Formats: sequence, C-alpha cells, structure tokens
Amino acid sequence: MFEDLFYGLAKGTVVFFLVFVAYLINLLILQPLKFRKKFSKYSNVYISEKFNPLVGDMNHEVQCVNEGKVHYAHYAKRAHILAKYDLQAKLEGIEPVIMIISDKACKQFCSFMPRSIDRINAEKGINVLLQHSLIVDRSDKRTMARRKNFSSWIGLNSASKYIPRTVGFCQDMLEAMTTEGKTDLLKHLNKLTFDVFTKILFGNDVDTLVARLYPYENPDGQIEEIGLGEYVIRLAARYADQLYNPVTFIFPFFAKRKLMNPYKRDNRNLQTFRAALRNIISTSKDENTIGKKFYYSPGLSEDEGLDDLFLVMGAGSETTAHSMASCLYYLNKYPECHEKLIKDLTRCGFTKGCDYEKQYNLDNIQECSYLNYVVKETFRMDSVVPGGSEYGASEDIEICGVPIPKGTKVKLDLISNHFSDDKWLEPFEFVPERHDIESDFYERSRKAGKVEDAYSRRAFSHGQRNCPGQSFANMQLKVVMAFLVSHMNFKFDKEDLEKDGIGFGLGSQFKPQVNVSKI
Ligand code: HEM
Repeated sequence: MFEDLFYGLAKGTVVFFLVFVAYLINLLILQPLKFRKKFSKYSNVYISEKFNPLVGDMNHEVQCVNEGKVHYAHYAKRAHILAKYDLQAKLEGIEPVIMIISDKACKQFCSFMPRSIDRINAEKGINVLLQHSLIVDRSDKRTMARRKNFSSWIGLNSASKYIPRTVGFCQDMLEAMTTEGKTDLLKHLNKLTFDVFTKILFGNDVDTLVARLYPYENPDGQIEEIGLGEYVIRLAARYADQLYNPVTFIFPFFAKRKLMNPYKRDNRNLQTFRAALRNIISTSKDENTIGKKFYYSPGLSEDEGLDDLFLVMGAGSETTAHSMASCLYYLNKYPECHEKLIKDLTRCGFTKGCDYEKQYNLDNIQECSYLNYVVKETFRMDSVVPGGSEYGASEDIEICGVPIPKGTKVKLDLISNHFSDDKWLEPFEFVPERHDIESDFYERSRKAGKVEDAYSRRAFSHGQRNCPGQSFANMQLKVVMAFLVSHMNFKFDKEDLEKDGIGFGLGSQFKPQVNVSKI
C-alpha cells in the first residue's frame, strides 16, 4: 500500500514537473518567438536581430550598464537604425510591447486615444505603488477631471507663487554643498526639489512631522530610519525593481497577493509611508495647502486622494532634480554654453546679490531666452523619464499599416527620436542655439531640412495623458539654474565629462561627485 502511495506521489510529482516545464517553455520562449514572428513580416517594424530568451531586448540595457553607460544610452546609439522604422516589436524581458517610434506613428497613437488606446493598469511595478492614483486609470471623464484639478493646482500660475521659496531653498543648498568639498550633487538636488514640494503640499505647520525620520525595512530585514524624501526615492526604486523580478511574470499570483518577499516587505514599507502622509495631512491646520486639495478632493475616495498626493511627490521631485543634474553636467561639458548662459543671466538681472524678492519672478525668468534654450536642449539630450507609461490597445487597431490586436501593450519611444540624424543637425552635440530661430545654427538646420515639428521633442510624452507637470518642471529648472549658475562654480570629474553615455534619468546608476564653490 505504501509502495502504491509512493508511486502515485512520484508520478504526480513528475507530471507536475513536466507541466511546469511546458508552462515555462511556452511563457519564456514560445510566446516571445510568436510575437516576433507575427511582426517580422512588416518592413516598417524593427525587430532586434537576435532573440535573447528571458531578457529579450533588455540585453541592450544590460550591455550599457556593463560598459559604464546609463541603462538607456543604447536608444541614442541605435537612433539611426530606429529612425528607419515606424514601430518596434520589443520584448521587455518576456513582455511583448509595441514601441511607437516615428512621428507618423506618434500622431496616429495620439489620435487613437482614448477610445482605442488608453492607459492599462498592469498591476505591476510602479502601478502597484500608485494603485489608487490617476496615473493607472483609463482616460474617462472622472480621470480627466482629476487631471484638470492637477493642472490647475500645479499649473504655471499657481506654481509661480513658489518661486521665492525655491530661491530660499537654493540658498540653503548652496551653503550645505560648499561646506563639503566634493559633494553628492543628486542628493542635494533631490532634497531641494523635495523640500519645495513638501512646502507646497503640506504648508508650514507640519514641519516637524515632515522632517521626522520614519522606519524603513531594508532588503536584508534591518530597520533604518529615513526621511520622507528618501522614502519616495526608495519606494519608487523597489517597485521598479519588481518589474525585473522573474516571480512577477512566472508566479504573478504570489506577487499580486504579496505572499513573499520582496512584495511583502515593499508593501509594509508602502503602508508605513502612506500612514505618515495621512498623519501629516490630518495634523496640518493650514486649510489652503495643495495637499489638502488633493486629499479631500470631492468625489474621490481617501485612498485616491492620498495616492494622487503621493503621485505629485513621486512624479514631480526626483524627475526635476535629475534634470537639474543633467543641465549642470552639460554646462560643464560645454563651457562655451556656460559662458553664454552667464552673460544672458547677467543681461536679465540674475546676478549674485541681486534683490531676490524683486528679481526672481515668472516674467524675468521668461525674459532669459538663452536659459530657455539651455533647458530645452537638456530635455533633448537626457530624457529623465526614459520608460514613459504603459498603454494598451483596447480594440484591434492599425498603426502605420500594421495591425495591432486588442490587448497589446503599447509604449512611446521617448528618446531615440532626440538623436535622429534625419531630424536634428549634429544630434549628439549639446547646442542650445538649435532652439533659437534667429541663430545661424537654426538656419543651417533649416537649410538641411531638419526643423523640429510637433513630435520631435518627447521628454514629456504626447497625447491627452502627457505630463501635466511640464510647465512646473520647466519653471523650477529655470529658477534653480538661474540661481546656481550665478552663484556657484562647479566641476564634475574629468572622467565623467569625457565619457560617452552619461545620463541622470530615473534608474540611472550615476551619482556625480562635484566640486562646488561659491562665486
Ligand atoms: C523633468 C521633469 C519631468 C519629466 C521629464 C516628466 C515626464 C513625464 C512623462 C514622460 C510622463 C508619462 C506620460 C505618458 O504616459 O505618456 C509623465 C507623467 C506624469 N507626470 Fe511628469 N515629468 C516631469 C515632471 C513632473 C512634475 C514636476 C509633475 C508634477 C508637478 C509631474 C506630474 C506627472 C503626472 C501626474 C503624470 C501622470 C499623468 C497622467 O497619468 O495622466 N511630472 N511625466
């Protein structure tokens, strides 16, 4: 009898094992191959030459990091190849995605929104982190009303009220950086943008709660005490990492139910963070904060209000801080542009010791044309949100003659276009003048037939779900650059300046150590 039981169990185990192996072969090899085959017949769809089981086209990312470049540097390197195509059939690991490359495809993508293409809540990675926020929702009336509120609370007019605070934080940051010798630039810039956002969101009466340290559970199980700014950065990084964890795809049940680490631990940290935000909002007596407008937004549940608030903190601060690092990096790499910018700032009255209260306002900032070109060029050279968001086809559609079945994941390529030889003259050079229609460089570009159009610049994406914080980010970048460039000398490491493929977009491994002194 025991023998029968033993054989029965052994047989069951072998059958289970074989079924599991078949499931894995289908998931990891057959389905990805089928996807490649399906699109390989279209001459306007790019498919990478080699099939890499498990990593798919992410092998480019891995290779970049191994070569000491930022993980998305390959988009620039392969821009001349991608520019020949409308679409790319890409495997992000084992996940099939149609990437929108050409302007024509981008235009059609926008025209399909929201009826046939819309956000999908893939319930993975960052989407789980912000599961009640507007970013994961389809573009129905309610979501678009949430976005409208967003734009009016964080739009240019209301945002310009915070310019004096931003300047105040810049002064504090400069003091802190100049006492350190070589300084961790990103750490300071992250703190700066986070400080600005927390003031806007929470007001003045909860400073102690905002400045408090909160418990965070490390991957090795140790508890660390960290500030809220660091919390946002770590949560975003942990949930982005979940996307590269094979369990997310192979055993989605365990990941969704948070039955094992890192899902369980990440969720515990997320709940600690959300409780901290709730406490801060309900403690604050200041009725006019933007945080309260989000949290108590009519028609939204408490969770939705809280996650929209978290979305502003996550989407707004690290992105802008990293763009500031890019901007300073390129100014250091191209000293002639730095000199020109100093002249332009001086012309517009942004000098050391000027009357900050009077000088730093929206009108004066917008007067600085070269500053504007420098910021535009920074966004072209380094797309700080390299991944963009996830969209999906909600019915069968055709883009540039290629049928895309319902349910296919679709994403916009936000980088390669910025380095296309067909669109830009000398695309790998940092040339702010290319955005100045009165410059010689612009004239040369125009004569060569390379003039930008509605879809040439993609850092903030396109369509009705593009970035609603664009004006805010632009303004903040200009204010901070105007202050820092007129008050500080800075020097990145020579090795970093000479190296190709440095970038500061989200997920970048670069943490520049910079020599800073006051002017
Ligand atoms: C350098 C700065 C920034 C860049 C490059 C950037 C870029 C992006 C990109 C590429 C997206 C995805 C758009 C898409 O799905 O097609 C996005 C979404 C979003 N961004 Fe930004 N962003 C920046 C700063 C900000 C700031 C300062 C805020 C808030 C004040 C903000 C708020 C948002 C929100 C709420 C969304 C989601 C919109 C929706 O789902 O409808 N961003 N951003």
